[in-house]
Amino acid sequence: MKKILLIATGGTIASRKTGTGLAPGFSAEELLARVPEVRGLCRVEAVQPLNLDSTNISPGDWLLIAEVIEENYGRFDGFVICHGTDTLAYTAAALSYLIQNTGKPIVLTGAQRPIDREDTDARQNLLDSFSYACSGDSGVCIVFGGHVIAGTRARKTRTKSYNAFSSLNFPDIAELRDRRVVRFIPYKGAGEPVFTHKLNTRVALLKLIPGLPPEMFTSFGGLCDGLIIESYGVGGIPDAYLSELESILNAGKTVVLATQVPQEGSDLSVYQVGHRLKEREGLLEPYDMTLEAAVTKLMWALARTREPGEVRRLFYTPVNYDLLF
Ligand SMILES: NC(=O)C[C@H](N)C(=O)O
Repeated sequence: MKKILLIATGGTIASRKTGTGLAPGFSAEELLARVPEVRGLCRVEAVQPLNLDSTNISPGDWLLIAEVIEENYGRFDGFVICHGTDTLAYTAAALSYLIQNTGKPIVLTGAQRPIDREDTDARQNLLDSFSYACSGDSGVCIVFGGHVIAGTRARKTRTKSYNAFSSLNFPDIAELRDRRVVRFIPYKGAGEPVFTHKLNTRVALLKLIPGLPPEMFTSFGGLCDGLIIESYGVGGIPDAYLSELESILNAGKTVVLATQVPQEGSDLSVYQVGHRLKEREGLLEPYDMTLEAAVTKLMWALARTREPGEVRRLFYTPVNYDLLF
């Protein structure tokens, strides 16, 4: 039997009703007690490094989860992480960069309703996650609502429904049908895992709106080492911010010119508003990467280097299916 480690971090799945709304309350052992079928699938141990609503999860917590996996990597065949859904896509993307080349499944899951509710999706998601974790090699992924989504491709697209997550610009890796895994994307294989222990958190995401005052653009850019701009369509910068953008780049910061459109990604070469920036040192575009992946990949890359050529190389090296362009 495979040996799987359950890492509980909080979220709705582990929440109880309080007088002031839902808050994490169930322990990892209490979660497992509500899905006794798991013990028929694998040998399982549980740890609980955190117990947070995922609104409160931060990059330090991603590093902590990665550390728990690194410490236990040799002793287990796979990992199931219970996590709130609100920032689950960020955690899955971050873990994809922090733990690369893993052949052991690192599965993130959660629920839209607490595990003690009769109408909960938590039990099904947990059972699916353990079934997937026992089914063979895999990288970091999300198992939710029967879908298996690459850790770099997920977006929470529904706030209430059980099928809360979508895979953006990439097919689901697999599906679970009656706990049977139907794989669509064969796993590429892996060697020795590579763990990273640092992230540069001076990364920010600025969503453009028509008429945003240029000084807001400048002050935002001035505060970070890496600025991701959610622009429009296939990407471009309004004329009104060109000199502000130059100052930000001249200060040695990395700028990623992304798009607010969720599907199909950026292509700066199409319009003059983007083309004029395409070859500018320090300026990158995410192509078909998700914003969650672009944010966490930039944190990972800028923690390793600030040299523009090397940041570019790291950012454009595909990891866990994040980039196809
Ligand atoms: N469904 C959920 O898990 C939402 C919750 N607020 C969380 O992200 O922790």
